Amino acid sequence: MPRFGLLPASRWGLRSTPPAASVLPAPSPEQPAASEEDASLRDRLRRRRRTEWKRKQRGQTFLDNLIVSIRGGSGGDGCVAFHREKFKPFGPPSGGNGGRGGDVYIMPTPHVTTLSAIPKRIRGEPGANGQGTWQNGKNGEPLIIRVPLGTIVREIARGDSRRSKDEWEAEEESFEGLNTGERLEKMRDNRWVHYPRFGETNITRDSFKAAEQALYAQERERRFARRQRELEEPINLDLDKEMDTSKSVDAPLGARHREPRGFLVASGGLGGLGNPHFLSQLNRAPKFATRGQPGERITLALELKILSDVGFVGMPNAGKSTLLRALTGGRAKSEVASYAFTTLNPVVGIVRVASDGTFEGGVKAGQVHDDTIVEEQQERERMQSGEYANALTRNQTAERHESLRVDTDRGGYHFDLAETFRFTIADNPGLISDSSENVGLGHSFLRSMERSLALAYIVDLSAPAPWDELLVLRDELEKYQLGMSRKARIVIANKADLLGGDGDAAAVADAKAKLRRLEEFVAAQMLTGDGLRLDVVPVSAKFSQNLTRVVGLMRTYVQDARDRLVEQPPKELDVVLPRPLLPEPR
Ligand SMILES: Nc1nc2c(ncn2[C@@H]2O[C@H](COP(=O)(O)OP(=O)(O)OP(=O)(O)O)[C@@H](O)[C@H]2O)c(=O)[nH]1
Ligand SMILES: [Mg+2]
Repeated sequence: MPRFGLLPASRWGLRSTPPAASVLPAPSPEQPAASEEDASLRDRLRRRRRTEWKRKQRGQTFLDNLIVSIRGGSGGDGCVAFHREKFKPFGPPSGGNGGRGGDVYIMPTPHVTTLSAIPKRIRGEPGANGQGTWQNGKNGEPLIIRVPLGTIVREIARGDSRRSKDEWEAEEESFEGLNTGERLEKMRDNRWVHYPRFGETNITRDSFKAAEQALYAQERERRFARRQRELEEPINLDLDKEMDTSKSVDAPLGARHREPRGFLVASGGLGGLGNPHFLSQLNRAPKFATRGQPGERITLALELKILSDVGFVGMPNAGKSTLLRALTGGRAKSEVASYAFTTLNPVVGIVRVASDGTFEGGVKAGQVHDDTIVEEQQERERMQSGEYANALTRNQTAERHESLRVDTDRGGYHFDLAETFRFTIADNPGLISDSSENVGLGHSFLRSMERSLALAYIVDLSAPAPWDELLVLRDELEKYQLGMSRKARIVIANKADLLGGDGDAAAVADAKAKLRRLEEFVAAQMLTGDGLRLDVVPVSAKFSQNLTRVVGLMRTYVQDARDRLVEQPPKELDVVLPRPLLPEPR
């Protein structure tokens, strides 16, 4: 009899009958289970579920925010030992000191682009314990947390529920429910190492009591200094620039070159002192040593401001992701599908421009950027039909066809030579009306656009009234941050290929009239920060039409903005200074 026989099967999550209306057709033994269509349907449903989940998070879980709790390494314990040697019956105390715990640093680097690889809890390496014959323990190695350029690091203040406990609070918590005597005993255990069987007698001796008093006094001082530092100069770093790794030109000849470690965020605990430290005229054989101190504990909020030059703003399904893929020659992998909220996180891509205005990927004739699911399907079919089996390698192609050796339609390698300018563009999730009230995916992702040099509106020209979209987008930008819409420089009217019907004169005239109406609307209602008109460019992202013009315009915006930045550098948000080490106990 099954163990759960007495309970209804549903109690155990089992169903005696299949659910009445299942979304997917149940595979029957006669039918082959996973046909191609089933697989694609399942794939589609999986994607949709993921979107729904993200939507329900109400914009709270973009991967540009992270809270990490960091501990410096704890110090190693001091050692209690006495020197032993033949014919020397009472050797001197010889316990080594413990090693210092490893410090934790934070360093901006261009080699990382997201915060996804950073663990939520970070521990510095502990120092090793001291040993007999005056052997000191090894110091813990420093730990460097590498974060992308454009990360803002803030210390979470006391009283915030997201902050984890500091070392003293954690100790206090472990004493819960103990009376005063037990507390004192536990505190001593955490701080002292005794020679075997001398624990009881040590604590009655005056020399130990004096040492204990001194230790607590040091600890109070350290704790005070730490709280003061938290109040007066909380960690607040704006890591925009890569760290300078070169040696100063003024460095004296032969000076050691130290690898930069970044900014100190949590220092490791000091190592414990060995018993020779407590040697005095009154106590010739100290039988105690101190344990290592715990490392500093700190909670940091990391926030990534993606530093893209141009940010896309548009309604869901306007074709932002398709445009990103088209402008980067398919290198930026942003998902494209025909339902709203396909893109859940901002995605950044690089546009590489040659001297003649062409851009990498744009010169590939006949390339279609379709829905990613369709492209995957086509790829799978090509693979299964064996089309790739006899494909020539790049070198073979170049050898056989002399003319292909300097081809311009192959991205990457050749563009390394041709490229004269590059800028980054960011694809964003869709904005809809009332995003500011957290409808849809909310608008919190716009934080990563705060610093972009220009914004581009993407609208769907095939929609009945694309001009209405523009007003909504502008309002949402303003609701996010007053004056943000002044950064917009261009209106990209996408999906122009859908207009014009079969090319008959009337349909083409209609399409032209619609475009003209959009242009008139933009001229009348939308101005840039400098009081200029926004450019309006009809394009087809899917078929890469008219994109060279878009790239040319974007290039001028970026260049203008960069020149302006050089003329008037922005005010530094925060003073970025490495934090000094905590004072050493005397
Ligand atoms: N005909 C045509 N279809 C396009 C064009 N650009 C995009 N599409 C289609 O429009 C649909 C939506 O495209 P996406 O790029 O996913 O749109 P999006 O703005 O990124 O949408 P979200 O990520 O949901 O905000 C897809 O089915 C695309 O194939 C275009 O220029 N012409
Ligand atoms: Mg998208």
